[in-house]
Amino acid sequence: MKILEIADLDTSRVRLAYQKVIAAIANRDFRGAQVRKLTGAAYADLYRARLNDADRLIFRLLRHDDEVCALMLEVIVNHDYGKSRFLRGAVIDEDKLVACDAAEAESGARPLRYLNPEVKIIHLLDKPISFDDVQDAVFRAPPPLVIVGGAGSGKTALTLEKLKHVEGEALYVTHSAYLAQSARNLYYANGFERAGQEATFLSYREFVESIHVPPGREAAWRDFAGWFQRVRQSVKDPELRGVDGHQILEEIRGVITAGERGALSREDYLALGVRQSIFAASQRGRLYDLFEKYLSWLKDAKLYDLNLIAHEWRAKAAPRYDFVVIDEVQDITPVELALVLATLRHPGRFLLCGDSNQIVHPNFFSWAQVKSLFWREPELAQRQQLSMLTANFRNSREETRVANQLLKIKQRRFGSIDRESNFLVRAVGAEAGVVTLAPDKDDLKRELNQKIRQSTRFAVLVMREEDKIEARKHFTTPLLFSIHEAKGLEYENIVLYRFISDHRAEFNEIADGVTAQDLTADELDYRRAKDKTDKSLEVYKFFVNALYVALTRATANLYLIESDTGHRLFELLELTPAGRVQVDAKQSSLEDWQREARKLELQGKQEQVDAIRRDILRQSPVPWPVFDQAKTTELLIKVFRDRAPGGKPRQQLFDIACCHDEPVLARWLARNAGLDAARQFDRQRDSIARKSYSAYFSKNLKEVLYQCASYGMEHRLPMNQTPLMAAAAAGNVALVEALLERGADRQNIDHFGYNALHWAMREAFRDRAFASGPFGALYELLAPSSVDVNTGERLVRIDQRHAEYFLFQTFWVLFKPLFTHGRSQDIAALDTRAILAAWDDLPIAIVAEERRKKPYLSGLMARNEVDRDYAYNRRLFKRRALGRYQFNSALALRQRRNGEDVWTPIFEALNLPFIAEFTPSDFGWNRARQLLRSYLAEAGMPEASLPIAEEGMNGEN
Ligand SMILES: Nc1ncnc2c1ncn2[C@@H]1O[C@H](COP(=O)(O)OP(=O)(O)OP(=O)(O)O)[C@@H](O)[C@H]1O
Repeated sequence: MKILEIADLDTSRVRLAYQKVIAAIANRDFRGAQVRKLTGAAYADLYRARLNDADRLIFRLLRHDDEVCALMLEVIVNHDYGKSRFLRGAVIDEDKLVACDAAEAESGARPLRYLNPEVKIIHLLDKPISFDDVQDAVFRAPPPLVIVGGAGSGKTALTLEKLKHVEGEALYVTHSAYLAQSARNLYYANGFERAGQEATFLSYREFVESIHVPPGREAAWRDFAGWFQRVRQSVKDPELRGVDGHQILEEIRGVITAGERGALSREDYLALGVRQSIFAASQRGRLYDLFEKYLSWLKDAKLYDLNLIAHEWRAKAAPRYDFVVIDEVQDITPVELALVLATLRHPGRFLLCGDSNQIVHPNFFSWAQVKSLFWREPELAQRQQLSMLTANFRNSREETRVANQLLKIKQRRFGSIDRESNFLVRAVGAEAGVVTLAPDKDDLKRELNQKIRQSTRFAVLVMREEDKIEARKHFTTPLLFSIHEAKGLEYENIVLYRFISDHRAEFNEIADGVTAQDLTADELDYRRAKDKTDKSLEVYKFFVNALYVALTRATANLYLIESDTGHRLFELLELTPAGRVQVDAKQSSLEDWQREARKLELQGKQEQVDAIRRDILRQSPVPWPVFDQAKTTELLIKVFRDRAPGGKPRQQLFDIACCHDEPVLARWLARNAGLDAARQFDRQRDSIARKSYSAYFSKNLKEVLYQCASYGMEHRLPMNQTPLMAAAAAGNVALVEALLERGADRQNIDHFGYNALHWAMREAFRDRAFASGPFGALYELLAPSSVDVNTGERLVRIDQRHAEYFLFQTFWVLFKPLFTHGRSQDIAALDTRAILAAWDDLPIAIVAEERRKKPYLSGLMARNEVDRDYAYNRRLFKRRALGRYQFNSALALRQRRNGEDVWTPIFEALNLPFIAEFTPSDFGWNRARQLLRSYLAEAGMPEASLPIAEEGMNGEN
C-alpha cells in the first residue's frame, strides 16, 4: 500500500515509531500497526494506529484507479484526541475501538481523481488533492505570481493552498460573493488552522466596503437596463436603436472607466485605437454623451459604480495586507485591481489567477493590461512569473476535446487573444463522457424533457435571457439558465438549446475561412490576427466565449439540440448529428431538489429557486397561524386595548411569553388580563414553550421532515421559528443535521433577529446540561462562518475564527433580556461577569480556557470600543459605564432580505422598537425604559410609544 502524507504533517516527535508504523501499514500489516477504525458519522473513514504507549497516528485510505493508498493525517500526542484537527473535540474511548484488517479497510477507500506518481505530499481542502507537476511547481514558486488556467484547472485549489503558508494578514478577493464564501469554506475545511495568520475572504464589493462603505447601492445590470431603456426611448437616437445594452455597459465599465487613472476624458476616449473599443470612432462622441448621462443618473438614483469608486477610494486605501490573492481576475478591471494592490504592505506579495476564455460579463480584460500594472516596478517585472495550468480536473475527455476544438477555431479565425491564453487543455479525469448533437425535433425534445425534467443532474442552457421563453415551451425543468447565469455552475449533464441555430450568422462569421486541416495540430501556435484593424473578435467574443463556458459546465455529458445540425461549426467541432439521444436520467428525490434549491439560492439564482419550489416541491403555506411581530401585535391589541372577550387570545399570548421568554408579558397577563395560569410562568415556561414544537424533541425525524416537504424548509412554526431554529432550541443534533443536509438556511431569522445558532445559545446560557451536552455539536453545525458589520465607515467581517465572533453572538443573545428581565435594568449593558456566567458550562472547543479570563475579556471589549484608538479596532461596542459595554449604536448588520443584501442598523436588526412592547415603564423599570429610549434616539430611530399592554394603566413616569 502506498504511503502518502498531508502537507503539514509533523512527525518530528515520533520519527522512529512513525517510520515503523508506516512500514507496517505499507505492508498491509494492520495488526502489527494496531490499527483501529474510528466510529462516528463525522469521521467514519478515519483509522488510528499505535505509535507508542502514549501517541497515536490518524490516517485514511484512498483509492486511485486500482491502487489503494494510506494518507497519513496527524499525530495524536499523549492520547489527546480532543486536540485533533480531524476529530473536532470528539471524545474517543480507546477501549471501545475495534480492530480491523487491511482488506476490510481497503473496501471503503475513497476515490482520488488524480495521483502524481512522483509526489507523496497531498493537499487537503474539502478533499485530498495531489498536485500535478505544473501545479506543484507553482505551489513552490515565490510571489508575485500570475496563474492562467482553463476552466476546472485547479486555480482556486492551488491558490488556497499557497495562501495557507502566508504569515500575517492575508486577503483573498474575487468578483463573486458566492465564490469568496465557498473559497473560505474550502480553506477551513478539515479543521485547518494557521497560527500567526489572519485570512479574510471577500468579494470585490465587500473589499471596497472594507475600506469604506460607499453611500447608496451598487448599480446592478437590472438598474442599468431599465435606465437605458428609458434613455433610448427619450433620445430617439437612431444610432442607439440597434445597440445592445450589454455592449454599452461593457464599453462604459470595460473601456471608459476601467483604466487605473480613472475615467477617460472625452478627448482620450475619442483617440482610442481601433481594438481598444467596441465602437467605431464615429460613434464614440454619442457614447461619451451617454456616459455623462450615466454619471448624473447614478447620482440621482443614489447608485454607485464600482470602477468609479475604485478610483475615488485610492486615497483611502492604506497598506494592510501581507499577501493578496485575486481569483477570477478576468472579472476585475485594471482600476479595481490597482485598488486591491494598493492595500499591500510590500509590493509584489500577490498572486493573480484567471482565464480570459471565460469572459461573458461586460469586460475588456487583457493579461497584458494586468501585467503592465506591475511592470512599472522594474524589480517586480524581473521576478514576475506567469504560469499556465493546462490540465482539466473537471470535464470529461470528450467535452474537453470539443472545448479545445472551439479554442482552435477561435485562434485560427481571430488570432491569439494574447500569449497568455494561447493553450489547449488536457483532460485528466477518468470519465470518457459523451457529446451528442441532435436535431431540434418535437418528438425528440418531448422525450428528452420527459427524462430530464425531474432530475437535478441535468440543466438546460441558452445563450441569452430572451432565449429562455422559447426553451421553456419544450423544457420544463426549473434548471434553465442563460449563459450569464450559468457561469461558475457545474452539472453532470448539460443540454445546450439552439446555441448555434439561433445565432447562425454570428457563428458563420466565426467559422468563416477556417478549415478542418487548420485544426489538426495538438498545440496552439501563437499567431496574430491577419488584419490589425479587424475588430471582429470584440464583436464575436461574446458568442465564442459563451459557447466555451457552456461546453465546460458539464462534468460528464453534453447534448446540443440544434435545428441547423449541418452548420459548419459542427463540422469543425467534429460533431455529427445523432438520430436518437441516449439519456440516462433518474428522477431526483425531493431532498435532492431541496438541496439544489438551497445551493442555487446561495449563488443568487432566485428565478430557478422559485421555479423549483413552485413546480417541483409544490409547497403550500402552513395551515396554522404564525405569531410573528404583526400577529403578536394584533393579539396585544385584542387582549389589552380592546379587552376582547374569550380566553384564546390570552392563552396564545401566554404561549408566546413562554416561547420567547417574556416574563413581563406573563405578569401583565396575570395582573391585567386575568389569566391566572400566567402566574405559573417561572415554573411552566419551559414545558409550555416546548408544546408548540414538541415533534422537534423526538428521535423520530419523520414528522418534521414530512412537514418540511409539504411547507418548505423555511416554513414557520406557530412561534415564528423555522424548523432549524426549533431543532436547535430542542438540542436535536440529528434533526439539525438532517435539515442542513436538505439545505436549511442557517442565516434565517425570527422577529427578534435570532437565527438558529442564537436559539441554541439561549438554551445553552440557561441550561447546564444543554451547554455541556448538545451545544458543542450544534455550534459546529449552525454557526455562520462570519458576521458582516458596517461600523458607519467600513465593512468589518467578523470571522468565526476571531475572538470577537463568539463575544458578538453572546451580546446578541443577551440583548433582549437586558430590557425585559429586569436583572440588569440599571445599566442595560454587559460586563465580564455576566458574560462569563453565560459561558460557564460551554465546552472548551467553543471558548478556549485563555479566552475565559476576565482580563482577556475586558481587554477584548476595550480594544473594540468605538472611541478607542487602536489600529485593528472593529468598533463593535460602546462603553456605557465602568467595565460595562453595549453594542455601538452606529453599527449596521448585513442581512439578506428578499434576495438582496441590505445594511440594517443594529438596533433595528435586534428589533428594539418591538422589544419596547415588553419593557414596562412602571416603577422599578423606568431606568430600562429610559435606556431603551436613549438607545433608540442615539440610533436615530423613532421614539417608542407606550407598550400596548400598559395603555390602560397610568402611563410612563
Ligand atoms: N490536482 C488535482 N487533482 C484532483 N482534483 C483536482 C486537482 N486540482 C484541482 N482539482 C479539482 O478540480 C476541480 C476544479 O478545481 P478548481 O475549482 O480549483 O478550478 P478552477 O481553475 O478554479 O476552475 P474555474 O475557473 O472553472 O472556476 C475542483 O473540484 C478541484 O478540487
